[in-house]
Amino acid sequence: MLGKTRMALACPSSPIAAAKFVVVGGGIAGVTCAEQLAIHFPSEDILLVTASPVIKAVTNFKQVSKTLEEFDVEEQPSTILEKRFPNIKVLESGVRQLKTTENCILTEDGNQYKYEKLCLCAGAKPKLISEGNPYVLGIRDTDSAQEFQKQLTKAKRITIIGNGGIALELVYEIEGCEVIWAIKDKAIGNAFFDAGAAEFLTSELTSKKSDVIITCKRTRYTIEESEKEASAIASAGNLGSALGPDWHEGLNLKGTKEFSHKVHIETMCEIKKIYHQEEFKQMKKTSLPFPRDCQDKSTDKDTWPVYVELTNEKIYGCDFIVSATGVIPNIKPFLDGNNFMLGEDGGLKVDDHMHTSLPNIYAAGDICTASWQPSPVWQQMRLWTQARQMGNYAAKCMAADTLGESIDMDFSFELFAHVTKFFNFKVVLLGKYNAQGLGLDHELMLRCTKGQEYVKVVMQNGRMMGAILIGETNLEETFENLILNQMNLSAYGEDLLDPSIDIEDYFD
Ligand SMILES: Cc1cc2nc3c(=O)[nH]c(=O)nc-3n(C[C@H](O)[C@H](O)[C@H](O)COP(=O)(O)OP(=O)(O)OC[C@H]3O[C@@H](n4cnc5c(N)ncnc54)[C@H](O)[C@@H]3O)c2cc1C
Ligand SMILES: NC(=O)C1=CN([C@@H]2O[C@H](COP(=O)(O)OP(=O)(O)OC[C@H]3O[C@@H](n4cnc5c(N)ncnc54)[C@H](O)[C@@H]3O)[C@@H](O)[C@H]2O)C=CC1
Repeated sequence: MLGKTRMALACPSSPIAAAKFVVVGGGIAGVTCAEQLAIHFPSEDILLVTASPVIKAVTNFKQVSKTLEEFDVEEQPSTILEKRFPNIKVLESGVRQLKTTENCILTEDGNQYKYEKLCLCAGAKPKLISEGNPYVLGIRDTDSAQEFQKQLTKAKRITIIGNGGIALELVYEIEGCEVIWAIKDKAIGNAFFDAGAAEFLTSELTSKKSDVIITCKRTRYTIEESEKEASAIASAGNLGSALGPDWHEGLNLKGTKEFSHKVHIETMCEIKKIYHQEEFKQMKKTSLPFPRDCQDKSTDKDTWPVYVELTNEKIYGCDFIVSATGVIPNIKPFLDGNNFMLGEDGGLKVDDHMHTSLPNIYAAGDICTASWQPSPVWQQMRLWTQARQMGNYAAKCMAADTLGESIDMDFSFELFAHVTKFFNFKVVLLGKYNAQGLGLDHELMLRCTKGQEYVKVVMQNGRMMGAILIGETNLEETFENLILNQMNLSAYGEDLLDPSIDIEDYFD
């Protein structure tokens, strides 16, 4: 319960507490927003309401270049946040209703809290191909990751559906278990790169996993031993915070067998039907074994708990299915009676001040859909870095609105910049790295050394619009500057990617 009650407005039933600022969600967006508000308004109570008992804290934040950032992420008990910011009160309870007409939220524990300004940061949920099917798992928080690991230890074969971040990480990390990977596209990793980069990385799947751990500029995820237990109890029915970089490092992703990778990719197909074992037996259909080669037409002799029929008519049996098919913003608890404007992806639309369509309500992170006119080289992706940037900027906007000040768009929205790691390669994505929205009016320049690096730049009218850098290229800062300053590079032609030219010196 809050220590102070500042507002005299009446809500229908008691008990009612109030805070000038209320933030919903203990993920990166919510925690960053609450921290910023606490700094701006040290004498005000900031109420952080979250469904999970642990919160996500950004630590060791470092701005490595103008837009690329590096930080660690720690799951911490909420008391640590309250100790660091005595004016933040964390309430562990889910919000079950938002009454915008009365400026108050109702929580699962039956209390009501009034706000002057509210920021919704309740994240997103996995968009599963089949809801309520016990053989279809999604991965979002610590609980779901642990459930996945538990199932994997008993598995001989699994099917992964989806072609984005989670699928890419899983197919590389899983050992001792056959993986049938079904993707809608021609090439792997469509959410992050093009067919060329996919080909570069696919060869890594077939080669033995390297034991060498490369250091790279990317965020690191840690979870304290003591907190692992807390988070395991955490989300009995409740949604925990999304996992992030290196989430699989503490988990032993090993099946029942003694081999490294065994991944078979089925391209350009989706799931047509899922059959449970009994149903499948009655259908008198046959399934395929794990393909030894593409000519393999034999029939699987094994019996499986579940079978997937793909749209290319192939049927495979497996122990379970991972649906890594994206996320849907977690807006449901806030919709009843409220006419929010929603984006096509189902998020709460926010303007260039992170303000939703309803008065005094802001949103940040995975829950929101950026609906401002973006910089030509920025796009929203539901990522850890953007959750932090949005949470931070939302707090500044809330502060500016409260004080009647104006505020410029944060610089982090000038250029899309993401550093991550796939198949043990450092991957940097800048701007319109996949020529998103540029139509046919663009050129690509490539440089590739198999097993070492893949560099692609996207050019439009002589200007650099985006880049994909895989491996230790050391080009990110120079390319970041070239995209930001939109210098006309026509005169340099292919020299831009000439490995014998020190490009950094060139543009100094
Ligand atoms: C497996 C996995 C790997 C990932 N890897 C990366 C990566 O390598 N790099 C990267 O940049 N991003 C990665 N992401 C994405 C990244 O984790 C998310 O984009 C980011 O964490 C979103 O932060 P958020 O604060 O918006 O939401 P969340 O972290 O989902 O936090 C939402 C919070 O709201 C709370 N909540 C939900 N409903 C309610 C309610 N009704 N009332 C109160 N509280 C509520 C939850 O308990 C939680 O605390 C990954 C995601 C997953 C699932
Ligand atoms: N290293 C990183 O940066 C990582 C980021 N993430 C983030 O976590 C979130 C969740 O990850 P993902 O679930 O992998 O989402 P994603 O958005 O990265 O990818 C979803 C994939 O599923 C496919 N898909 C959607 N519906 C489908 C269907 N019905 N059948 C078959 N395929 C379908 C899409 O084409 C896409 O390839 C995303 O926001 C992602 O960006 C996740 C892991 C790693």
